[in-house]
Formats: sequence, C-alpha cells, structure tokens
Amino acid sequence: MSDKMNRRAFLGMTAAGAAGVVLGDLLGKAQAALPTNKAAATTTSETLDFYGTHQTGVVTPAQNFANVAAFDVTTSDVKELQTLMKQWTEMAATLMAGKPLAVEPQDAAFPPMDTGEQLGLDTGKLTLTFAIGASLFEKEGVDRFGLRSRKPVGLTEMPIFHKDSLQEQLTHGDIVVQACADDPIICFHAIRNLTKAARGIAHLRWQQTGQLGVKAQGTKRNLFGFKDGTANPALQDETFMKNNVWIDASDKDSAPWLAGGTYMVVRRIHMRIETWDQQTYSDQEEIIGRQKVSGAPMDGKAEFDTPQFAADAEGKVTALDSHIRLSNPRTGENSERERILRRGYNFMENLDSVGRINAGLLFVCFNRNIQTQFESIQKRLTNPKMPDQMLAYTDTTGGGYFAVLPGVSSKGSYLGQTLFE
Ligand SMILES: C=CC1=C(C)c2cc3[nH]c(cc4nc(cc5[nH]c(cc1n2)c(C)c5CCC(=O)O)C(CCC(=O)O)=C4C)c(C)c3C=C
Ligand SMILES: [Fe+2]
Repeated sequence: MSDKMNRRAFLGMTAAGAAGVVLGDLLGKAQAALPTNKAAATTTSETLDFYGTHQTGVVTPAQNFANVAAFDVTTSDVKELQTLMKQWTEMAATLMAGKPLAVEPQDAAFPPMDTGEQLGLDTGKLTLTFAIGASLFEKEGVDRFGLRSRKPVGLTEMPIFHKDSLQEQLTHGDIVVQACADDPIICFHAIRNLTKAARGIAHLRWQQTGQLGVKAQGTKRNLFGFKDGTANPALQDETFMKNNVWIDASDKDSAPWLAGGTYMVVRRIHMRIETWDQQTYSDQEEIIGRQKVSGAPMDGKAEFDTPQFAADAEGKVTALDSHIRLSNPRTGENSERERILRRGYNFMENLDSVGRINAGLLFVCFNRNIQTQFESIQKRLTNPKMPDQMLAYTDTTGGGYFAVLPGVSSKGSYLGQTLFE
C-alpha cells in the first residue's frame, strides 16, 4: 500500500473522513464516561468560545504569545479542502475548549491523534483564527477549486511596497491560521496538530512566532522600546468594529459570503536593532513621534493625549515624517475611515547568518477594506518623496493579505461554509 493510501486510511479512521463525528462524539462520550481521564482533566484555565458571529483573535485582548502559520493547499479536489475545513472546525472548537483531541485508550497501532505536549498546561485563552489568501481562488491564472467567481474584490496578493525585501518562502499562502494564547506551547500544539491533520491536503509554507511582555495591564512595548498600541481603538468599541473592522454583506469591494469576516494584513518586519540602538534618545523620539517612556505625543504630557498636528504645520514639534504623523496625519474625515485595528507581536530569533540580531515586529492588523485602510496608510509610510523615517531601521521580509472567514455560529456549521455552499 502506498504512503498516500496509508494516510488516507488513517485519516478515514481518525478525523478527515468523519469530520464532526470522531472528535465531537468521541470527546463527548468518552468524557462523560471517563470523568477521571487525566487528559480530559488537564485544562482548568479560562477558555474562549469558538462559536460566534465573528472569529476570535481579532477583538480578543491580545494574549502574550502568537504563532501564525501559512499553508499551501496541495490538493486540487475542492471536496478534500471542504473536508479539511470541517475537520479543522471540530479541532479548533476542541482545542479552544482546552480539551485533548482524543481520549485514551487509543488504538496503539496508529500514531496518537493528539501529540500531547499541552497535557497538564492551562489553555491560556487560546484563540484560533482562520483566513484565506487570494491564491486559494486563483493561482497563475488557474481557477483551482471553482471558487474564482467568489473571490472578494478587495482580496489581492500583497503587493511589494517601496523598500520591501519580501522573501517568497515567508510571504503569501492559501490559508493562514493565527494561534494566540498565554503559553507558547499551547500555540505550537494547536498549529502542529492542525498541520498534522492537513497532511496530504495542505502543508506549511511559513510560520512565525511572536510574543509580548507579560504584564498585567497597560500598553505593551515593541523592540524599539516604545509603547505600541496607544492609538489603537478600544476593543469594546463596537461602533468602531462595525465601521472599520467587520465586513458587511453589502460591502461592494468584498463578497456577501464574507459578511462577519474581516481582512488580515500580516507584515514580518525585521528591525535593525543594532543600528537603532546607536540613535540618540531625541532622534528615537523624533522618528516615532512620541515620547519614549510615557508614550505621550511630542506636544503632550500623558500617553493618551491627542497630538495637535494642526498647530504644528511645519513639523517643528512632531516631525512631518515621523511614524505616527504619517500613519495618522489627523486631517479630515479620512483619518477616521482609514483607522485599522493593530494586533502585532514582537519576534526574537537566533542571530542571522552574519551575526545580527534577528528580531522585529510581526505586524498584524485587521480592517474592513485593505485598499482604503491599510494600503492607504502604508502608501504614505512608504512614499519615496517623504518616507517614514522608521523605514531606515526596518526591512519587511514576509507576510500577506488574508480574508478572515466569518465566525462559525454553532456546532454543525463549519469554517468557510458560506464560501463553499
Ligand atoms: C501600515 C501600517 C503600519 C505599519 C506597517 C507599522 C509598523 C510599525 N509600527 C511601529 C511602532 C509604532 N507604531 C505606532 C503607531 C501606529 N502605527 C500605525 C501603522 C503601522 N505601523 C498606525 C496606524 C499607528 C497609529 C497612529 C495614530 O493614530 O496615532 C506607534 C505609536 C504608539 C501607538 O499608537 O501605537 C509606535 C511606537 C513599529 C516598530 C513598526 C514596524 C516595525
Ligand atoms: Fe506603527
């Protein structure tokens, strides 16, 4: 029997062939029958509900760790893709609930259904957010799954912006899964097991971890040492989310099936730490456009003071090419319409091949319209006539544009159902 046949047989017995049955039923029955089962009793921490109008991991307060994984779909059979989405739906609900993917006893003649490294750990408010890239609809002119006509107008491949150093193996992807939790092992476990279940249907294209400082409250800092997120909208601001984040069925530049979803922009931004660290204190503040310790604007005293750019037309207090002034010049209505929800993480990896610190920002933002929001801001930041001063200290090496699928409203429904059916 070929390797492929073995895998098919295995998947058929485990999950893919019986999505929603094996995991859901097994878990339900076994947990009722085996209340002392160690695996089932491992997770006591707070969990978030997978089911809802919108997916979690967008307006969820950022957990301390992230693991973002992009997949290339290798099957050309839309039914297999649909089955994978059903299986991932079941798995995501189970993982977010802090339950193992299988209970003992398992068939010793097969690999374990759950890899097990999370057993005994708190779930850490795990969220799993699933999104799809433009290439799922069309790649090199080919309508891979008969879905081309359903591609949301605004979902394109991420373009190469001025000064970008995109590496193919770190960029784009057919499907992206963002796992966030207060424990990096929980994130890893989720991505690993989703990857394992996808074997033969989709494989990992790139993966990027990220973390934030563990702090009870307050704005967290990026690796330039500045508070990052000060001007973000409040997560409880439902009006903002309705206007600027969640896609509506009537959105002309989107697709009706994507209602309740949003667009996710990922940029893997390497930060030239060694060069930055040689800049003077005042230069660092000028580049960002905010005070380093307090996070206050240059003309303010406290973090949440509003900068008064109109009173500083020549940029004597806040440089015209500072990061915050270019990101949000605060001129007219456009400023509000353009605003995005940022949800990034720092990344710190081993030294690069020439001994430099390999660290940066895994920039993630959510918006209702990539072109009129993220791209509009990004084009100002990368305008060769007056680029963001910060561009001299960063290199964007990867990322992509993705459409976050609508939430799964209840058990029995699945991720991407409105796209496929
Ligand atoms: C196009 C979008 C943006 C990219 C890419 C980006 C990269 C990036 N940002 C920082 C650090 C800070 N950004 C801050 C504010 C800020 N950044 C963006 C957009 C992008 N940033 C926006 C829209 C804003 C808000 C502007 C405003 O409304 O005032 C800040 C200031 C604190 C804050 O408000 O969060 C910092 C610091 C880094 C290091 C970086 C890439 C490495
Ligand atoms: Fe920024």
